[in-house]
Amino acid sequence: MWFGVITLFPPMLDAVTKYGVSSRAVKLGKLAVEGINPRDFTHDKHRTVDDRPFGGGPGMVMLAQPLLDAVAEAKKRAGGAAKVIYLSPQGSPLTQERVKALVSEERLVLLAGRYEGIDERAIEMVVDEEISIGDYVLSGGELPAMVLIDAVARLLPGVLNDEQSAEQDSFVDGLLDCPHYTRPEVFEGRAVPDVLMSGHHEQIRRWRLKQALARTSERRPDLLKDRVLSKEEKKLLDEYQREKSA
Ligand SMILES: Nc1nonc1C(=O)NCC1CCCCC1
Repeated sequence: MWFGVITLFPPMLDAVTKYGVSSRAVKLGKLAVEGINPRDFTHDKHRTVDDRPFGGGPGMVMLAQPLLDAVAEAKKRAGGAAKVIYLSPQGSPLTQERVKALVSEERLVLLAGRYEGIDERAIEMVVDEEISIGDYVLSGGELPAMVLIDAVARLLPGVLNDEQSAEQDSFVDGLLDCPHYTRPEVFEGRAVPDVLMSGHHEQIRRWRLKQALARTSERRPDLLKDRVLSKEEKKLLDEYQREKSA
C-alpha cells in the first residue's frame, strides 16, 4: 500500500517509516510512505506556502496552488488512481471500521494541513474525504496522517507476526481490550489473576471476554449500544453486572 503525504515537514514521517510495526511493513515491501512538500511547488523567491486570511482573523491560511501541485505530483508518483484524504477536526471520525475499509485501497494521498487550515478551494477541488482522529485541535495534520497510516499498516496481511494480536486489539471486535499481565507473577504485592496462571485456555478466553465486556460497559457504554452481543457475551455481561451489584 502506497501513501503520499502532502506535508511541510516530510522528516516527521520517519516516525512511521523507521520505527515499530509500520517500519516492518515498509521493510517487507507491503507499505510505502512518501512525503511531498508543497514548498517545492512554489514559484516565488520566498517559497511562500501561506498567506493572511481574507475577512481578517488570526493566523495564516495555506495557499491552494502549492497544495494542488503537490497533490498532482503525489498522484503522478502513485502510478494509478488515488483518493485524497484531508485530515482535520471537520472530518468524519476515524474508526476501526473505516480503517479496515481503507486497507483495501492500494494508494492514498493524505493532505496534512498547518497554520489555521487550507484554502477551501483546495478542499473543493481535490479532497475526496475529510477524516478526523478526534475532537481536539492539533497544530498540524501530520500526526493524524501517521495515526491513520499506523492503524492501516497493522492490518496489512503478513505485517503482524501473530494475526491474532490484530484480532484481539481493542475496537477490532467492537469491545475495549482486556487487561494484560506478564512477569513477575507478583509485582509490588499485586498478583496476576489466578485464571491466567491456570493453563485453562477456555477459562482464560472466557475471563478475557468478560473483562473486555466489563471494561466496555464501564468506560464506553456507547460502544455497546451499537453492538449485537452473542449469547455468551450477554451471559458474561449479566454475570459481571450481578457480581458488581452484589
Ligand atoms: N483532530 C484532528 N483530526 O485530524 N486532524 C486533526 C487536527 O487537529 N489537525 C490539525 C489542523 C491544523 C490546522 C490545519 C488543518 C489541520
